[in-house]
Amino acid sequence: MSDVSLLIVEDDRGLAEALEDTLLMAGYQCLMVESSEDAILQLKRQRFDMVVSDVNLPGMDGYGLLQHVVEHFPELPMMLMTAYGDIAHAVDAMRNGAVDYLLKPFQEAELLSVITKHTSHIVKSSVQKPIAKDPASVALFDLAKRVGVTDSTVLICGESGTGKEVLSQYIHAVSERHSKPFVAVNCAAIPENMLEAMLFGYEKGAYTGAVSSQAGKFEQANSGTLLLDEVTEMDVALQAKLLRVLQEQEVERLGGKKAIKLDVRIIATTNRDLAEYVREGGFREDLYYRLNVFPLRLLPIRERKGDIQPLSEALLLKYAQKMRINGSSLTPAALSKLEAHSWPGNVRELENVIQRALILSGQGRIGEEHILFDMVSAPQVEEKDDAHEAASILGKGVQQHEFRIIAQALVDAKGKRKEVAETLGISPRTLRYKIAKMRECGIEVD
Ligand SMILES: Nc1ncnc2c1ncn2[C@@H]1O[C@H](COP(=O)(O)OP(=O)(O)OP(=O)(O)O)[C@@H](O)[C@H]1O
Repeated sequence: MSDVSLLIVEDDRGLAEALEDTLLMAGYQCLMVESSEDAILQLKRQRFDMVVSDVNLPGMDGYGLLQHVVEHFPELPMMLMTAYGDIAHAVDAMRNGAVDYLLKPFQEAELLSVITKHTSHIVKSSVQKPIAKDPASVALFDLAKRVGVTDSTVLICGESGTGKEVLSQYIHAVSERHSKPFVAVNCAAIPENMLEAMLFGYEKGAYTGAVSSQAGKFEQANSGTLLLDEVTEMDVALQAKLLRVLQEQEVERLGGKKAIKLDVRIIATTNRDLAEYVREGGFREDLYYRLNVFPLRLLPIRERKGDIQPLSEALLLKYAQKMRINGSSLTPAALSKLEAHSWPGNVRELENVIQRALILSGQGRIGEEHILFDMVSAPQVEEKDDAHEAASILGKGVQQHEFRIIAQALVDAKGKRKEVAETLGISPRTLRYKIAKMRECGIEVD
């Protein structure tokens, strides 16, 4: 996802939704508003890279907004969308400072091409800055920056969801290879018998099903960076082959005869204690030393609590924009609840909790009651000696889990209850009952 953010002003909901889908698919972040007045409010609140506005709007029209932007945000490119036949006005708008215009109806490709034209410089120069506020994270990213500019192999260790891929991308982005490919392979997600072909490529006929030749990930990453995510999850035989490729810096496709020279920077990640895993015999020691040139360790977020607030706020903003919720905030009680949690799933879990909270609150203000954690972190039943209390806690945990599933299903189905009932395999009547229960518990269901 690029971090180019667009402000789209369109009062026709159908068109606004279509525009948003197109732009999100193309990787833009966008905030949709329906009037110039709302656009002006948002411009005060946050930074955008481009404004795309309809001309005919209720209240102040697109020309009025253009005037405002030219006056207050002279650096901000703004484009107008005008009705077919309105060309004279469009030309006028250009004279008054619009960078471009589109005549409706237009094709997706035209829209994307104009936006790219005015924002591509931002894409190229942007290094998505990971969030790091806790002193431990600041120090880690500082170190990552220093190792990033060298060509050293890096091994990143850290629990699941701590941001190992984010850190890898950062290392690539600050390196001299930043304009070259960054290719990631999740070694745990690919079936064992396919991983070898995927990494090294294959020639036509190398095995049944290889109907055409295919370059492997090493070749695809040539001159750039290859991320071997969860590198420990490949079998020992493949580890030996990987070691050979790394040592010789060349690769041979399966069924091929030609060695292909490689210039690839390797970043490997693991959520295991790798030294221990080597001792247990799960990972080759020689490969371990080859990868462990520069180790970086990402702490779990419970050990860098200073990141919780900025991460939560950034995630809140991200999902509020996606859900077209204007203005988002965390109450102090909600933040304390987030900071007190143990986060076994780390940032990925936090991301889920924030999305859920937004769904449950129905608007941007997140209170303590909207923060629901995953089941694994539900209160420890064993700690309670009173069996009745334990049962009640367990019951609450189950209920919370159920609420979460319903809330998520409602979002997935864009609020269509019939669809939700079908997906969950319950009757619409039961769903209505359960939603009423959620409301009783203070959960707002929009
Ligand atoms: N410092 C950060 N700033 C912003 N977002 C982050 C940061 N760290 C993690 N995230 C977000 O958290 C999620 C998990 O991060 P990532 O995939 O990098 O974790 P991981 O350690 O590679 O996980 P796994 O071990 O499960 O593969 C992603 O959506 C990522 O964007």
